[in-house]
This record gives sequence, C-alpha cells and structure tokens, in this order.
Amino acid sequence: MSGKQVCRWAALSLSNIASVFFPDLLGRKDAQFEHQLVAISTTGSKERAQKWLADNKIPSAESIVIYHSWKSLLQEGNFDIVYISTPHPLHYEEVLKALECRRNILVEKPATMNAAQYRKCIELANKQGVVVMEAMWTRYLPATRYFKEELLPRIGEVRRVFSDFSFPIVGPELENSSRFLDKAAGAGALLDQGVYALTWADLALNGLTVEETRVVHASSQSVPGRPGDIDDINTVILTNGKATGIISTSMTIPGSSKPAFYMRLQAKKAAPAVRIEATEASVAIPFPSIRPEELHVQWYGYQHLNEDGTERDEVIRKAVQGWGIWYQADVIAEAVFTNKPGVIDAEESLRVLQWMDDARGMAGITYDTKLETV
Ligand SMILES: NC(=O)C1=CN([C@@H]2O[C@H](COP(=O)(O)OP(=O)(O)OC[C@H]3O[C@@H](n4cnc5c(N)ncnc54)[C@H](OP(=O)(O)O)[C@@H]3O)[C@@H](O)[C@H]2O)C=CC1
Ligand SMILES: O=C1OC[C@@H](O)[C@H](O)[C@H]1O
Repeated sequence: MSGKQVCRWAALSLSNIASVFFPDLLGRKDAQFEHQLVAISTTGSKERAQKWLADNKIPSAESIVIYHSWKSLLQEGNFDIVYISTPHPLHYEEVLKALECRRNILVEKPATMNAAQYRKCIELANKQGVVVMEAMWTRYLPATRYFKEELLPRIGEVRRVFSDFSFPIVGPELENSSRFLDKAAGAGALLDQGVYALTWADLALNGLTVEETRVVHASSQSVPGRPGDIDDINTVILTNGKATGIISTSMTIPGSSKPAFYMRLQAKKAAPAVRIEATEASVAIPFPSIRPEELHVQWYGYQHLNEDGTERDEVIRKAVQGWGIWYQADVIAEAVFTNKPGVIDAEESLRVLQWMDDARGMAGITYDTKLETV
C-alpha cells in the first residue's frame, strides 16, 4: 500500500475515453492519491464488462462491482467519485441523477449541451454540497499551469490569440452511426473539439483577469458528403474590447495535427495549434494543444535581447507523465478529501459553454430541442 489517501472511482459507461482515462490513472505512482476503480456500469453484457476490464488491465478486476444500470450504480454504488463519459447529450440527465444521489462527479467535456444546463448543475451541486468538475483535462497539465501561472503574467497585454483544434477523426470509413456523425449523439466539431480551442482562448484572454468576452462572429461548414449537417470547419471570433480571439475547428482536415497522433506517435515538429500574441512576447503551442508539452516563446523588444543582440526565443518544455488525462483526477480528489464542495472552474466552463451557445446561434448549428432542455 502507498500510504496515500485512497480515492475510489466509478465508471459510468465503458467508453473509448474511459479506456484511456483509467489505464492512465490507476496505479499512477506520481499521483497524489491512490486512485482505484471499484464499480462500473455498462449497457453492455457482463462478458463485455469483463472483457473491458481485462483488455484495459484494470487492477483488482475481480472485486469490481458491475452494474447494468447507471442509475443503480449512482444509487447503490460504494465509491467517492463517478466519471461520466457517455456521449454529450446524456451528460446532463446523468449529472442531475448523480447530484440527487449526492455524488462527486467528473463529467466529460463538454459538461452539458449548453450553458443553461450547466448552470442548473452548478446550482444543484452547491445545494447538495458535492464536488463537480468538467473533465477539461488540458487545464490541469503542467504546461498549461505554467502558462497561466508563470508565463502569462510576464508577456505583457494579450492582444490576439489564434486557437485551432483540427484533427481528421472523421474519415471515409467512419459509419454515420458514429457519435462523431450522429446528431442525436451530439455530433459536431464545435462541441467536441471547439471546447478545447475555446479553452485556450479563455486561458489567454481571461487567464489573468476576467474580461467580458463575447462572440462577434461564427460561421460553419458541414462535413462534406455526410447527412445531417454536422458542423466541421468552424470559425469563431471573440473579443473583450482589448483583445481578439480567432478560433477554428475541423474533424475532417488535419490542420496543425499529424494524423498519426492517435497512435500515440507524438507529432514531432508539428505546426503551432495555438498562438497567443501579447505586447512583450508571443507564445506558440504545437499540436496537440489538448496535450501541450512545449511553449515556444518569442520575446519582443530591447529588454528581451540575447548577448548577441538578437531577440530572445525560448522553448519551455513541461513533459506530461503518461497520456495526461489523469492529472485532473488529483484535482477533483483534493477537493473531495479536503471537503471543498462546489464546481471546480465553474466560471471557466460556463464561459466556454456560453460562447459555444452564442456561436451555434450565429452559425446555425442546432440539435434536437430535446437534447437542450433544462
Ligand atoms: N477528454 C478526452 O480526451 C476525450 C473526451 N471525450 C468525451 O467523452 C465522451 C464520450 O466519448 P467517447 O469515449 O468517444 O464515446 P464512446 O462512443 O466511445 O462511448 C460512449 C459510451 O457511452 C455509453 N452509451 C452510448 N450511448 C448510450 C445510451 N444511449 N445510453 C446509455 N449509454 C450509452 C456506452 O457505454 P457502454 O457500452 O458501457 O454502455 C458507450 O460505450 C464525449 O462527451 C466526449 O466529448 C471523448 C474522447 C476524448
Ligand atoms: O476530447 C476529445 O479529444 C480528442 C479528439 O480527437 C476527440 O474527438 C475529442 O472528443
């Protein structure tokens, strides 16, 4: 035993991302907590659950309680935090039920389909005295923390940020029933990828002081050749009066990505996916900005010269241990075990959800109204 505080997790669904999150988290020696998976729920069979546990080499699989109803998991399960990773349209109902059961919740991004739904979740979380967090895992990585805490205060006033998240996850072989192409499953690049690109814009524009930032433009191109008008190439422009954010997404073109990314083949010399331009320096973040390990800083002006008189550039490297989706688990566990109820980074999540609402309104990106009720 590690002598660390044990944090017992439940998985609400055996999703693709749960197959990334738990192997990255469990047995993590450099984590602050001893994270354990103790219960799972799946719409699949017991055999599917057992295969999932075996395929993902989940420790102590034989003692994990398997539920075939996510409501039973929430009502009866014996755990500290539930990780919700179903398709986005299901998050809201599941979070509400988890709150009714006074559960601590890590819910995948986007936390809900719109800002109004998340406001309701926040209100209930505060009433129930539990901890809720959107699994915007990028915020909790070393390079992101360094950017916000150490670099942003030193680069002068941010004036413009370009933030792209494009990755060709929609290829010719993908079935229309995939969650990336099924509007009933919340398909669309803005909700799926835009949340990352907008998070970097939020870190740049509001990381030091929060300024009233609004969407002034949004346009969208649909996935070509597919039914359902699925948003793909989106362009969103934000402004707070002093700075401008230009955000882009795509699920069909590589953008700054390298298609081998998903084979965990890190994109060497990838093009910048984010570029933050301030008065003293610019900061470029190579793809994948969802998992940054390098900040390329270009300093401006005579006060930032090398000995040879050239302006200073530097690459700040903050390596990620493992895939990195585990860092957020320590953040929510810390709040749970130090009795700090509430919604972590609620305002940040709400700003991004509101910008996506506004951008969707301008660009005509819509979902069945039943996915958007509060
Ligand atoms: N943080 C990150 O890096 C990533 C985050 N995500 C987010 O995670 C969420 C899930 O994405 P992903 O893992 O690709 O999804 P998947 O399609 O892989 O898995 C979704 C799971 O949800 C369950 N599910 C699906 N439909 C229903 C239904 N109608 N009723 C009940 N359960 C259902 C199923 O679980 P079961 O078979 O066990 O019943 C299914 O396996 C999304 O919100 C996405 O934005 C996704 C990828 C990366
Ligand atoms: O959260 C995510 O991260 C990686 C993307 O490729 C994926 O589509 C998205 O859901």
